[in-house]
Amino acid sequence: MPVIDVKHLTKTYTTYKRGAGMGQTFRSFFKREEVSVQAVNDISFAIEQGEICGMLGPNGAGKSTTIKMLCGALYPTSGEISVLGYSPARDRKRYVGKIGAVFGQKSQLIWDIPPIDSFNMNKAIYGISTPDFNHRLEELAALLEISEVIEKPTRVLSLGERMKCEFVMAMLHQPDILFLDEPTIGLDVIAKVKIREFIRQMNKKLNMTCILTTHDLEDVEELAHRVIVINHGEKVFDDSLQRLKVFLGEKKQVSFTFVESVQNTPFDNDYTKVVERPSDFQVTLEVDTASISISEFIENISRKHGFSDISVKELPIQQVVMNIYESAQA
Ligand SMILES: Nc1ncnc2c1ncn2[C@@H]1O[C@H](COP(=O)(O)OP(=O)(O)OP(=O)(O)O)[C@@H](O)[C@H]1O
Repeated sequence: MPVIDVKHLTKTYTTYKRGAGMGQTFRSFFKREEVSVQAVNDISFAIEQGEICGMLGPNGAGKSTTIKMLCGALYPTSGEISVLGYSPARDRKRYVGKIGAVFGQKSQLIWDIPPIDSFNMNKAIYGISTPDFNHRLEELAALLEISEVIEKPTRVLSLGERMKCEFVMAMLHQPDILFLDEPTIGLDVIAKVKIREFIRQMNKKLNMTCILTTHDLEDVEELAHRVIVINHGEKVFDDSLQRLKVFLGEKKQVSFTFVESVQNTPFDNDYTKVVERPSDFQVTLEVDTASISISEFIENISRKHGFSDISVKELPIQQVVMNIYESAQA
């Protein structure tokens, strides 16, 4: 039986247009124009215990709205959600002890006090026994390498340190399900690697189910067994990571900053396409890695042009969504 079962989930937000300027704002006090936003439109899926499911989609696709409904923070407009047999928004009091959540854009730690005090607050809220609390805290802090950090005020922590503490906060009561909304946003490569490793370990050790929304395809590649892609509130893909890779294609985007102007240099050929030229010295190229390895490609370029900076990225998620649409129409 799935631990998460979502059927025909829909969320429509209703807001009111205020208009621009004093006049329209004043008028809006008397006559408000209603605006509806269909954020989630008839989404269904089921997730088994122990799965890590990545949820991808461009900005405004409806990922956070879906996660908020799964956490019980928002009531759906229609449709059904069952998580561990609970209806998240209706059974919120009994349900919250079963789940943990980490939101990359919203802290659960109290800003002016050290994380250890916030952890103790969760100890009281969730009724965690002192031996369990001490043992879990020691283990989690050691895994994330933050034992030194948890006694400093939260406001002085680096983003990476704070995010690691957010994970401890979410894990101390050992939830069955962990909801992660962009947990690696803004983090450097080292912190991302550490946090991904932590999620993998928790998933393995506790058979914990995870739902993860992200813009970072690397998060999904490193963690997810299964991927759901949402666009304009609708589910456009729900399959394994292997199947998603077909749509990712064997392509990468490589951006160079050259030491001399390449304004008139043509880079297009059978396996390279110019994506953009932000300046005379900079160019972003799409490289078909089925035809040439990235290292060979970089070597070829460096033989002709000196460069001072380079970055290699996956295709942006918008491109992946486009590839999914194109294949559906083919
Ligand atoms: N409280 C709200 N009131 C009105 N509209 C909202 C509200 N929250 C979200 N929306 C709208 O719903 C749509 C989906 O937003 P949501 O935050 O779920 O997308 P997302 O996929 O998480 O986007 P992002 O990747 O940019 O965080 C957007 O059009 C957004 O403007």
